[in-house]
Amino acid sequence: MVEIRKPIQVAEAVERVMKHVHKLQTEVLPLEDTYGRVLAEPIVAKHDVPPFDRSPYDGFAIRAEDSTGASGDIRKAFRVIGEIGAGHVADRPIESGESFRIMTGALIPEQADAVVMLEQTVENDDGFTLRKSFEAGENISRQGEDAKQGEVLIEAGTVIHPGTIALLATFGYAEVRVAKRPIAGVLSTGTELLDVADELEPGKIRNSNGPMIRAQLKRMGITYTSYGMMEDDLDACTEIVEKALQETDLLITTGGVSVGDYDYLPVIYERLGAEVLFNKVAMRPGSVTTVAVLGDKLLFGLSGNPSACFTGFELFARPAIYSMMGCSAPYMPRIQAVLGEDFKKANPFTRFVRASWSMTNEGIVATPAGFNKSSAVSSIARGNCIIVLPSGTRGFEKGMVVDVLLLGTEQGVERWEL
Ligand SMILES: Nc1nc2c(c(=O)[nH]1)N[C@H]1C(S)=C(S)[C@@H](COP(=O)(O)OP(=O)(O)OC[C@H]3O[C@@H](n4cnc5c(N)ncnc54)[C@H](O)[C@@H]3O)O[C@H]1N2
Ligand code: MOO
Ligand SMILES: [Mg+2]
Repeated sequence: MVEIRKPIQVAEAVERVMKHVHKLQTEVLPLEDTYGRVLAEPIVAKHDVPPFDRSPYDGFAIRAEDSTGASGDIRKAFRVIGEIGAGHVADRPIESGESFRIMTGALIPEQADAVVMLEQTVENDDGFTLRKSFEAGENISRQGEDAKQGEVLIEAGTVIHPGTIALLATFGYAEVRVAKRPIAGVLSTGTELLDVADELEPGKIRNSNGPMIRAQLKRMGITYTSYGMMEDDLDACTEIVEKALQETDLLITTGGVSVGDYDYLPVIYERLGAEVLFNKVAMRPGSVTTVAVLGDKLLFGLSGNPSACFTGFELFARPAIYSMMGCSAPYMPRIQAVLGEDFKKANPFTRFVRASWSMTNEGIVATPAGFNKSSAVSSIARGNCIIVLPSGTRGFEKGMVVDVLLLGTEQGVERWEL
């Protein structure tokens, strides 16, 4: 008799996975190698930024009071006593009526308290004249205006992106403590599977899930070991899953999780003594997505159907992997958008529609990316986001406001309400 599975809600499934996440150790890496890693220490301002008052323009550093009363008719004259390029410092303070020619980024000389842009001056033999007066502090980038010494600027648990790298470099973090990255195992199951380079044969298809999952991992900067493709052979598959579990921190398999005669993953979990967290989720595609746990390792049994497989990875594996690295915002960012076309399919389960978003005069519009069955591969290719359509509705109409999960960004959110 076939097993009747009881679906659980998506939020509950996500929660069960996240509860079983084991945090990885941390390690110290050279700054250049930290892109995409998760900070294991906060970034604390080690000094003010900028570290000194500096010029935001190429121009002249003056005492503002010397410009008082300047106008088109009464031009004020300044004598230039030297030049300060960025990286150099003035050899003496300025005095009344004096100025330094100063370049963007250079330290403001003592006694100067304003900068005049080159364009605002008329130059003459020993200096320049001005036609407007300046306030004290005008055109000065103040020490500490960007960051104050001791401020916590970025919390631990943040994914490092190019901007984070700039900040780390600013404070001289030549080495950074980050979370270790997990090594993921990837295994595609299915006797019907051919390799990418193979010619089609009757009844067979090429393995698209393996390369797709590996790319989804790559997009997150996660390294993996590929266990290739396995025919639906219970003993051989059990053996390779066992081996993979010894060599990796988590395992992602594709296919074989439903109730078919050759869907062996449920039996493999049983043989290994893994605890199945769920094997039916009230979602489409991906209702058969199964997650099991053995010791401190998560086993993601993603569906063989490509759209279900893709969605299962983004909904469950992505946040779990980020969370293993201590990331505090592990979930895909969620925005709201206007639905670009009718989506009339009835919705007994929450539906995750591969879609593409764009900015229009009506705001952000998300449009389903074509053929949207669980088995679809073309819509994954066309999509850049996932529309979330809640269950229990008759269908959605163009123009309605819908929730959209954004793909392909290292940015995330702390929680989801799905
Ligand atoms: N009697 C029932 N049948 C099915 C149910 C059910 O509840 N009762 N669920 C259906 C749903 S929903 C889905 S989704 C699929 C899930 O199947 P599996 O996860 O067991 O995956 P497979 O049977 O191995 O394959 C399904 C489908 O996907 C193709 N596939 C598999 N691997 C790959 C790959 N690496 N690259 C590309 N395509 C792949 C495979 O050829 C099948 O067409 O079960 C339904 N059945
Ligand atoms: O799991 Mo299936 O993908 O619901 O369609
Ligand atoms: Mg199956």
